[in-house]
Amino acid sequence: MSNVQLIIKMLKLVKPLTLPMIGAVILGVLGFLCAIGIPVISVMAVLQVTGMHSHFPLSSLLVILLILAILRGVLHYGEQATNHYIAFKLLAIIRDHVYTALRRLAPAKLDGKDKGNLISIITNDIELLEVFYAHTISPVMIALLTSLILLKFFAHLHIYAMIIAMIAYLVMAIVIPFYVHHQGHEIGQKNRDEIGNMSSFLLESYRGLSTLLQYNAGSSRLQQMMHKSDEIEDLQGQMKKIESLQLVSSQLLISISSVIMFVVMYMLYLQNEVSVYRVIAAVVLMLSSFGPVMALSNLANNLLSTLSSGRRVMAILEEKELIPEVTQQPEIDFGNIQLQDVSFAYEDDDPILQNLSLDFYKGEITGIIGKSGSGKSTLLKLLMRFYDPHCGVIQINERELSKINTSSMRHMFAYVTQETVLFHDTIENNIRIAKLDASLQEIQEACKKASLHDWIMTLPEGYQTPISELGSSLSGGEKQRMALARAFLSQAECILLDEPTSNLDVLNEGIILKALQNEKERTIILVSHRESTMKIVKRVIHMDQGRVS
Ligand SMILES: Nc1ncnc2c1ncn2[C@@H]1O[C@H](COP(=O)(O)OP(=O)(O)OP(=O)(O)O)[C@@H](O)[C@H]1O
Repeated sequence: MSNVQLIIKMLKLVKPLTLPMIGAVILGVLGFLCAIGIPVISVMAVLQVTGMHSHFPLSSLLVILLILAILRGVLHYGEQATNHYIAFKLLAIIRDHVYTALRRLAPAKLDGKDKGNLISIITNDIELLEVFYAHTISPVMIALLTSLILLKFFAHLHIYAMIIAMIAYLVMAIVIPFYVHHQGHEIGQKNRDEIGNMSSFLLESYRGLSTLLQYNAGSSRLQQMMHKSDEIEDLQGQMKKIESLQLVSSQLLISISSVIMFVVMYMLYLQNEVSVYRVIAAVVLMLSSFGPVMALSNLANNLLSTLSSGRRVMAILEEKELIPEVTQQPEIDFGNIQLQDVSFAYEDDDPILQNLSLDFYKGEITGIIGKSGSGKSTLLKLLMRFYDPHCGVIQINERELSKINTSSMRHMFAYVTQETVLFHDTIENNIRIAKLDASLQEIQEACKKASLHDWIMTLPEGYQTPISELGSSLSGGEKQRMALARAFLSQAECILLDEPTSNLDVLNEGIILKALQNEKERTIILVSHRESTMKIVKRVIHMDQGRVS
């Protein structure tokens, strides 16, 4: 995506806030005109005192000066307040868009994604867009309008004055920023990427703290972190150098153009083409009128990081989901599941499932066994429609999965994966996720089936016991039983269980298997390596290298 395309896309987001944006621009233009008017009127007052210029009485000039000063403050405040109102409203809108996009992309497109980088986009990058919305759009408009008005003034003084001012403004507003952008574009992008990588690295280090300590790998990890930090420092140093270069060239431009303005106007004065008043007015106006275009020029530095952030945010917003949401299809009842000649591979990898044809019957418990990596979990993900098969079809009750409404599918299945995700909340609320309107009694029933209730009752706060982030305060077996309690509580007609008893002792496993056997109304598909778990299944499917053996 080119920068121009990116800016157009970012501008489109402002549409709902067009009116406040116009207000901010008007306030900004008037504010700058007041600011430029102050030195011009001051010089007129000085000329008045020295008797060189006597168009207006001194007292009137002083009153105008006072009014301009007050107005300048009020208008600047109004512009800033409006711009920030727009920016923060927009950030809320963009966050909403990003969360919607992430929901749309999950789980398939987020599976292999760098989580630290995603967090960096949601937090830092969106925050940085404030610069674009509060300090970029209206300054550009303000600079354009104010410069046009000023050029009209210069033209009134002399056409040459206008030409000099116009060239100076163009250099300040276009040539310098363009040069800065050209120099710093790649560095800005690299800086943002490196910061994203650093977030991932920190997150990963934090999660793997015990492993790092156990293998005494802390110091080498620290070395890597220092190395990354040095790289970021180096990039930021380069960005600062470019920023300084821009500052120096802007100041130089103001001085040189003012000198040129003086020389040209003085020569015109010598030829009796302009009065001394016009010479002074042109130079003062030239010196004091760079504010708006300079604000524009300064943007170039921030714009580098802002556009890099904008690009990363837009990439998420525009990423196409792997499985589009299905809506507005006629509803169907759950029934037998049928796979016909199904083949599947993750991206361009080797095929994981090959020409798989099999049936899962409604109300039956089917077991799947096979070597590690033979594609058992992948088959469950295909049944959940996290991915679509590359060839063949999967049907429920003779309807293709791709023609079943996504929300109905989510209600049909409960999927207990090998990893249980728990939230920073109470035990009760963590289980309630499976059925939001469940009564406490229903939750307790589910926990009894998952052999969890007795353990919960031993805790001082019982079902109200808080669980720390990611369930780190629970054992592997306790987490696994929490996941099973969710599945029991859910009203799903089909439960997919991926190694549901791998962390359980014989006693707990026995209680859970019995509870599963009693779920007569439900279809259960059970993946396990354990012989004991397979005792309850009616039919076993053996998988070997993506095929039924
Ligand atoms: N998101 C993914 N992207 C790419 N490859 C993947 C992904 N998930 C799994 N795989 C690969 O697909 C193959 C099958 O994995 P799968 O998890 O389905 O096997 P499994 O039979 O369930 O194994 P296990 O018994 O160890 O859980 C493995 O080689 C695995 O590395």
